[in-house]
Amino acid sequence: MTQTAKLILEDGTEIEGTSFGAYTSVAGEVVFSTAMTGYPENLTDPSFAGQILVLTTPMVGNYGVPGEELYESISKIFESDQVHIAGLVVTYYSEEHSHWNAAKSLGDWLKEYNIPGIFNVDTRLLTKKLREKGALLGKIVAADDVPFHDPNQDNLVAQVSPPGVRHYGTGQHKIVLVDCGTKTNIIRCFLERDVELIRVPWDYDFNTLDYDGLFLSNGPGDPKRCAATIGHLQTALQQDKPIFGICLGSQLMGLAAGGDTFKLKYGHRSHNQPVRLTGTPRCYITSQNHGFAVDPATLPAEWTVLFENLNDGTCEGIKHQTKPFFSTQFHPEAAGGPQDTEFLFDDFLAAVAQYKATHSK
Ligand SMILES: NC(=O)CC[C@H](N)C(=O)O
Repeated sequence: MTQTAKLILEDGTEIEGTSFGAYTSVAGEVVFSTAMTGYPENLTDPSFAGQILVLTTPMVGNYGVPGEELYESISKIFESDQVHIAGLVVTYYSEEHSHWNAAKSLGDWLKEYNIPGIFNVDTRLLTKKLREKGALLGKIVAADDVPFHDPNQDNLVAQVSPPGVRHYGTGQHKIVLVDCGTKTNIIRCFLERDVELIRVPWDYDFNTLDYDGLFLSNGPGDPKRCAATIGHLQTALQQDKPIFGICLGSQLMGLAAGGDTFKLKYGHRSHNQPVRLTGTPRCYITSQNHGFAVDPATLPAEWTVLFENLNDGTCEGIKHQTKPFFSTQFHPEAAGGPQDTEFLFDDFLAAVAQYKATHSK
């Protein structure tokens, strides 16, 4: 049986569509992604918490959703252990699916997590509106109405960061991963590289641990809500051990360094964002999912821009001038998207090896 649902935006726009997934109402921030594939990865990326995701690619669901497989006690397939988006908006939803590893339909998967989807919505027209007006608050309304809610007012990182300290791998470099909502491919990228990983919650004081390198993960919401992480990071920045941050992690490094972050008009969410490595003409095509960015004009003199977005000129990563601290606003771990910048994990571990060689205990 098909049921109608409505997408309602804070500017008064109302679009009627067809419900799929859970028949329930939800409010969030409406953002769009132009990625053409990768919904199993995107929907489980904790950075999407609180967001109603609009996909511009016209047909969604036709390759289904894979079954779960574990590797070192983490998912081999998904970017976390649950769907994190608040809701999904697509043009054409295909309940029928065909793929060698499909185990269920996208609609059934959303139902498992009680997340609503809506289709028969012109998502390209909707995206034009979001590009003009900026990301808007919105809601998917099934039977009952719900009030608008701005998820960026919440501490979403505290909601998605798992409690407890976990250890993975037996490699020679001891890396602390501060989990603000990490994508599992970051863990996989480290475990492929001779690392012992200590995964700690977002507010854990990692300065009490013995480690060789520090990593700050991606995560949802406004980075300024992560005061505890920023405080701990400020202590780490006084030392010389290598630090690498991705996306939210990059924003936290900018804030801890004394810089500022701001909200982009509608963010960058896609698999083909061009970034230029500072000081070179070299462009990399990157996977991105962020709504905030570091304002480079506010960074102290010892920090510089490492990558710049070639679409809008915004900061795509920062670097300390003398210490081994660097970050990317984009996702070198991909999942989904191009893997062209995965070498940055090697660069970080080379910095760790060099630090250890020059600071032998
Ligand atoms: N993927 C991320 O880490 C996103 C960071 C932050 N929540 C933003 O939207 O900018």
